[in-house]
Amino acid sequence: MGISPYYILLVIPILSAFLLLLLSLIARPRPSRIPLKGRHVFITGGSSGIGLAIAHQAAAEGARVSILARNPKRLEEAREAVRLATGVEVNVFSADVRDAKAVSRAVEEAGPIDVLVCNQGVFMPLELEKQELEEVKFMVDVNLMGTFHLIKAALPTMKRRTRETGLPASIALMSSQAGQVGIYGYAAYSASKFALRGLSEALQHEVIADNIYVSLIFPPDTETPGFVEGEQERRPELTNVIAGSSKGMKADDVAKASLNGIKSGRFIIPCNFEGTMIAIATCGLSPQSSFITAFIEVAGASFLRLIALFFQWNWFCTIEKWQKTKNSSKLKENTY
Ligand SMILES: NC(=O)C1=CN([C@@H]2O[C@H](COP(=O)(O)OP(=O)(O)OC[C@H]3O[C@@H](n4cnc5c(N)ncnc54)[C@H](OP(=O)(O)O)[C@@H]3O)[C@@H](O)[C@H]2O)C=CC1
Ligand SMILES: CCCCCCCCCCCCCCCC(=O)[C@@H](N)CO
Repeated sequence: MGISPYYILLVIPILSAFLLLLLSLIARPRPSRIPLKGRHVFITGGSSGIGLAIAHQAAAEGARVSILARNPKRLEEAREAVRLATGVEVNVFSADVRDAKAVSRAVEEAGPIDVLVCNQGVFMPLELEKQELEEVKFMVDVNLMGTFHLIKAALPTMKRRTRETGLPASIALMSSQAGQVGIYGYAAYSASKFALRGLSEALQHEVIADNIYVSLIFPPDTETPGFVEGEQERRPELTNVIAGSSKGMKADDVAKASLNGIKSGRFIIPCNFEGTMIAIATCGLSPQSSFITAFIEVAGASFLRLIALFFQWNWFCTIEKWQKTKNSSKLKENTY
């Protein structure tokens, strides 16, 4: 007497149900809701692009908003723009995140923070061999050290505030898809953004007992002043081609995905479809509060590894072709 082969069809749903149940018990940190209304949201790089879009949306949701950047004129323009759109008066702070003292002065003046968004960032794509060490250091100083300065300055009062209010708080760091996968032209930038992941994972362990949730945001190419006016022209052609594997976004949409993720206390926040795929392929040992996403990671990781290998195959072929045409044009130059 054999078992009917139809029983096999039951095995998959039963195992899935067990796995879902198990993951719902073990997923950590536990899911949370982080309200924005009436709370203090402090956004660095809030005078332009993604940061400004986050400032607009946080203000529209009834938050008290502070923004920090270097250029006072752009800060004033941002304040005016948010006032016109939402009626909310944003507090502005002019400081360079590389200056730890200036950062802690601004944070102190701004008052206790509920949601800290470390979004400031600089990007100067170039092959490492051609890139001056000054530029490498500049990116690491602004993107990584600046973030350390901000967290160190804000954390003590953030902790006190969560104790007093009983409400969860958030520290969100703006990484990039170039902080999940290293690609041509981004050696220094990627290093500065990958580093934020180590920082966030360790920090989440350290602050969970204080009811603080850490979020790490991974946008693709985004239409912002920094990208359109600064980066696009100087980017090596190969960087353009490879980064084109992930569809570009508008700053408003990145801001919306970021705030939604922050409000649900998500650790990893992807922004577009490709971003969601990359997040599953690179989930590693990161915290995961959503048991459904954890389920998708467990079920999808090996398949996405395969897809990722196809992407790498395609990128290496593109690089190889590119080098060949470059070499043959050099050869021609030499013969004539
Ligand atoms: N645009 C894109 O394609 C993507 C961007 N990102 C990341 O998103 C973040 C925002 O990028 P985006 O909106 O494009 O950038 P923008 O260049 O448009 O804006 C950058 C903001 O950061 C501020 N800033 C830069 N350097 C410093 C500093 N040393 N101290 C204080 N503030 C500083 C700028 O103001 P000021 O110059 O006046 O100081 C400005 O407000 C960055 O971290 C970037 O790496 C991630 C993925 C894609
Ligand atoms: C498993 C499936 C994989 C799917 C696709 C992988 C695509 C990777 C593309 C990487 C794009 C990097 C953009 C950097 C944006 C940025 O930070 C700059 N604009 C500077 O601001």
